[in-house]
Amino acid sequence: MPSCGCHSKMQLTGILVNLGICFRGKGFMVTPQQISAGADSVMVLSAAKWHLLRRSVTWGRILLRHESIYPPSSGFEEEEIREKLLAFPGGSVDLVKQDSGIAVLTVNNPSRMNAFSGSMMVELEERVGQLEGWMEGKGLVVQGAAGTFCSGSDLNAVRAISSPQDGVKMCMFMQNTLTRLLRLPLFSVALVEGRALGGGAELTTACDFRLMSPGSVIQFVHKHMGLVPGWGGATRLVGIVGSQNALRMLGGSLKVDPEMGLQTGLADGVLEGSPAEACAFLQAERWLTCYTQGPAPVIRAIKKVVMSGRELPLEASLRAERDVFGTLWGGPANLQVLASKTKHK
Ligand SMILES: CCCC(=O)SCCNC(=O)CCNC(=O)[C@H](O)C(C)(C)COP(=O)(O)OP(=O)(O)OC[C@H]1O[C@@H](n2cnc3c(N)ncnc32)[C@H](O)[C@@H]1OP(=O)(O)O
Repeated sequence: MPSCGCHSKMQLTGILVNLGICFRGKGFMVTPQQISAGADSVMVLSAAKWHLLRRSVTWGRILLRHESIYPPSSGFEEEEIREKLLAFPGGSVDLVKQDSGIAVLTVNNPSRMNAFSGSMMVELEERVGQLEGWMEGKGLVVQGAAGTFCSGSDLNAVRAISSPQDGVKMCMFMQNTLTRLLRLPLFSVALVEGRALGGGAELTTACDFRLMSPGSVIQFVHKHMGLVPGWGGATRLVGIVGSQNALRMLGGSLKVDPEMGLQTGLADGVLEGSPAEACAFLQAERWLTCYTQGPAPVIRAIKKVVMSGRELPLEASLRAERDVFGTLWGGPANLQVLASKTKHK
């Protein structure tokens, strides 16, 4: 999906498109490109759909408040930082959407151990936008190219963007992108082979799950760089492993191997033996399939209600859960099961 340069419009559109609704209204407009990105979900609104829309907008509004971490009114000029980042090219972030409903996002800059150049940060944001408009999606594997995950920011770009103001803008850009990545209505897993360092470690926390291959390491090296995480990684890490473990991992710049990953809850699984890349990927994909089997609307709804529970205050989360529930009750998947004699043995 091309960037329209206005975060809040695009994100609201993303939410509505995710919910299967496209419309024009005061204050926001769906562009033809965005409509074509979600073309299969464009529909003429019947009375029932308007009812659904009203409920969905309530849910969307709640999430929207959280989704745009730094709205334009906060002084964050996304276009300005995008321009600056594009001045540091190299590598790519590649996306393959598979028919299975599982997409693969590859951080691809092997000559620099998959470090994020400026243009890769911009590409990551664009890929997340494409995933937001993918209605068939159920799962996502995030991996690094050539057998290692990601060594964080490209140090050449870091040196060049050394003013605190520009550093903070880059950090806001990445926080927005990684928050949107984590909020995708897909079950996501970081496949960690080799090293996930600095911003690479932060990227792993923007997935729902982390799978580590034997010999791999997740390390928040920020302290050694005279930094703290800035891409939202500290905030998410506390949620994943708790503040005690986060203090240890950040304060000691611990090399978290698969064993420690499992002990602390940072890793959700360890892959078996063979270091062959294809094999690790297949293992991760198989692991994810346990959660992505079933109709896309149901899988996506599960992620949405968990996301609401994680991010919203109790009453708002309960309302969000009700709204998402309403999109499934009496729907095709529900009716199909009710028509058969179901036993959960
Ligand atoms: C808020 C975000 C904070 C951040 O992410 S700050 C960045 C944190 N990351 C780092 O400091 C990683 C620094 N790199 C390393 O420690 C090591 O290169 C690493 C990843 C352990 C790999 O070590 P080795 O296996 O010995 O390989 P190597 O050092 O020869 O690296 C191969 C080539 O990759 C390059 N590289 C690795 N990490 C990079 C980075 N982050 N930015 C730019 N270039 C990077 C490295 O310079 C080397 O290039 P060359 O072959 O010398 O041209």
